[in-house]
Amino acid sequence: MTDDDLPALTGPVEVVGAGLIGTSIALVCSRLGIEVVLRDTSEENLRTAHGLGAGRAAAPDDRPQLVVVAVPPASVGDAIVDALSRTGAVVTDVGSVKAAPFEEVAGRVGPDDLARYVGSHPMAGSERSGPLAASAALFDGRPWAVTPHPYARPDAVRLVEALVLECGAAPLVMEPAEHDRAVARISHLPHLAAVLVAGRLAAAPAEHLALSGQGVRDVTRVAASDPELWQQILEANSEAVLDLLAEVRADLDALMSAVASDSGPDLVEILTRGNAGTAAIPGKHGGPARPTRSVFVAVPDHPGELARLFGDAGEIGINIEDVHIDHDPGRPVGLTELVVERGSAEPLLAALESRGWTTHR
Ligand SMILES: NC(=O)C1=CN([C@@H]2O[C@H](COP(=O)(O)OP(=O)(O)OC[C@H]3O[C@@H](n4cnc5c(N)ncnc54)[C@H](O)[C@@H]3O)[C@@H](O)[C@H]2O)C=CC1
Ligand SMILES: O=C(O)C(=O)Cc1ccc(O)cc1
Repeated sequence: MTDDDLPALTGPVEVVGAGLIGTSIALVCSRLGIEVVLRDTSEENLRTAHGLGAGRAAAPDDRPQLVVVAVPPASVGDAIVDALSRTGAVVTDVGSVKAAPFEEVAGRVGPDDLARYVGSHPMAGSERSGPLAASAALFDGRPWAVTPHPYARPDAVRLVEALVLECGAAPLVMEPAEHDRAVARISHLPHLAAVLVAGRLAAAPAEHLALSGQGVRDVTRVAASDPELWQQILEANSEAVLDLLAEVRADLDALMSAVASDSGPDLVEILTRGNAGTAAIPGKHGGPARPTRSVFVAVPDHPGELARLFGDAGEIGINIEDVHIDHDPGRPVGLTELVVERGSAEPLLAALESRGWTTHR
């Protein structure tokens, strides 16, 4: 299908739940000139989202073209049913699990209303919650699952795809149950692994934690997320998550045996499977993963220094794929990791050094 076949998203768009995801979608639509109306049980979040330019509070006589339900998972079913009965709009939700809300809605509304509902799920977010964490750039280049059920109206599916494209994301159409098995593996299990590792840090001695580098931060970032949100996500997808946890339990037993018996080949096999897993993750924009290398540069902790580094990389003609900054606890310097295509690393290092930057090889 080409973009030309998609119905135009003309609005108004109603966003129910003006938190991280809802406000981010509202910001995108508002900036495109689409009228956005907001609903939230929290007056404060509504005010904050309005203050950020995300839209105005909904009024009883609003007639939205599309309702986006972005409330916590346990409230998603109720909010979809409410939106279908209040409006004649196409209704989507952005909840992290898709089969349970569909089944709930299918059991509570008639066929004409059900046909207007199409679930979806942006694979973008953050460990932070609430409208202040929102960004119109959140979905740029990210996958966004669209999960039509067999009774969904094709024009409703296309309108949800149009929203995804307007948000700068890539729509991936899949069945709700397949989606739930996929996110158990690529989102819910990684989240739990991060939580288990981070849980070992909470009571660790300060002198151990002082050695923390980028590795432990990479592995544990998402463990800072809202526990209530994740309790609801995991409960809604418990079957698929439990299947994977059982596999991981067996892996953990094998790992412990390999470590305990000093069995080098067994340990190498387990570690090599990890290499294969990271290589299997698609690259940016869904393409194949391209080999990258990290270039480390010491950046003085002064205003404008990062901009100067990025400017120099741009002048050298090298695209930065990713960036991390680690702060030197003893000095006013940030160790900046620039992730670039593998072949660009040496030319970048040489050119930065010739411009006076201190690099770490
Ligand atoms: N946090 C993330 O990174 C991602 C979250 N999601 C899904 O998006 C949904 C929203 O998550 P976040 O934006 O992170 O949460 P959030 O906590 O930032 O926002 C939720 C908002 O919904 C409001 N709310 C709660 N119950 C409501 C109700 N019954 N009616 C109206 N408003 C209500 C809250 O006051 C809050 O403003 C969840 O279903 C989550 O599974 C999807 C992708 C990523
Ligand atoms: O912060 C991150 O990297 C995330 O992966 C956030 C996230 C949380 C929940 C989702 O359903 C989807 C994405």
